[in-house]
Amino acid sequence: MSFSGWKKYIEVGDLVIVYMTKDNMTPIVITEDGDLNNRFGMISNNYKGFIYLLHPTPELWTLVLPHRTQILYIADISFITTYLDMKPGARVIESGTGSGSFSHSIARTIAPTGKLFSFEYHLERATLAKQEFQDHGLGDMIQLEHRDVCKNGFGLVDTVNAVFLDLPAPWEAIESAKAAFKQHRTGKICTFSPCIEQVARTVTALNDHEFVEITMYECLIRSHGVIPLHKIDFSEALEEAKLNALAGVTNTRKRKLLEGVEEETDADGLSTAVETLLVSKTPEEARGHTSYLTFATFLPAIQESVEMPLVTKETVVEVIKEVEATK
Ligand SMILES: C[S@@+](CC[C@H](N)C(=O)[O-])C[C@H]1O[C@@H](n2cnc3c(N)ncnc32)[C@H](O)[C@@H]1O
Repeated sequence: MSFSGWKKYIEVGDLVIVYMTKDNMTPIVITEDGDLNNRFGMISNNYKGFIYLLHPTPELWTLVLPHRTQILYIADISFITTYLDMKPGARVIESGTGSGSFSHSIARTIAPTGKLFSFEYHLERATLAKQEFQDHGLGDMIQLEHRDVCKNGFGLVDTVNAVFLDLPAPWEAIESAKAAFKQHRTGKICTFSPCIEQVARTVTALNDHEFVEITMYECLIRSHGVIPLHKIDFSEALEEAKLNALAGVTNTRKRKLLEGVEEETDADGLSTAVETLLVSKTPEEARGHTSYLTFATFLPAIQESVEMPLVTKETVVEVIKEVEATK
């Protein structure tokens, strides 16, 4: 079972994601006689409770992978993938590889004919990531190089459609990124930096290298809970508020309780006497800042205009005469 394809049955050697709860998942490789223990003891076929064995996907891998660095999560991953115009067949650069969280998603997006050139200057991380890509069936699609891209560039010319930089000093890699783009096509670049000072230096470098449409975004997650509300019009609400005030309570349910009025409710405990309306509520504040995403577009250089012969009415008449004469 690998990231590059689907199969129906789990076999020995397959990577599966063991799902116990939403917050408790773990990756395992199936062996002939392996055991799986969790906090309830050994998992066996004793019919007491159950777990799911899930096919690995980039989304699940991001949630369970061994962290060797900070990683990209799905909100940023999906945003960057879309804004970099990644699609099947695209050729993409990413650096650094880190824990390979984003790499797995990129590989799926550009499959089956695309190529990801991934660069990592930390030898151990590069070695582990390379092995992981191989084990996950992505070895052919991801070309990982152990290289300092800020010092030595990417070593690629006229090759890629998109570049993603998750580096402490992305501005040092902009010049080499520019050369790596397919020179006759429009390309997209994105840098991922936690500090606004890094953004400022990157923007300067992008400007200096004639990138256009430089735009910065920040991805914040806010969960929306859907809750049912009683639908009442304004005059009714006013009347209810007056009655509640007279009874010295703040809500109608309490007043009806005091008055001994039995309220008919549905399965959700809502009054069936009034219409309900589904509304969205944001119980939490937006989750904290991860990084700023700076995007820019690479434009191909304008081609030198080719000298075209001037076509006049006289030359057209001449050509017609020549064609007539050859008949
Ligand atoms: C935050 S991690 C990348 C995480 C990755 N995007 C993911 O989703 O798993 C940044 C990585 O960049 C690498 N790095 C930093 N400077 C580099 C450079 N000049 N050349 C190549 N890799 C570099 C670091 O070793 C680190 O592994």
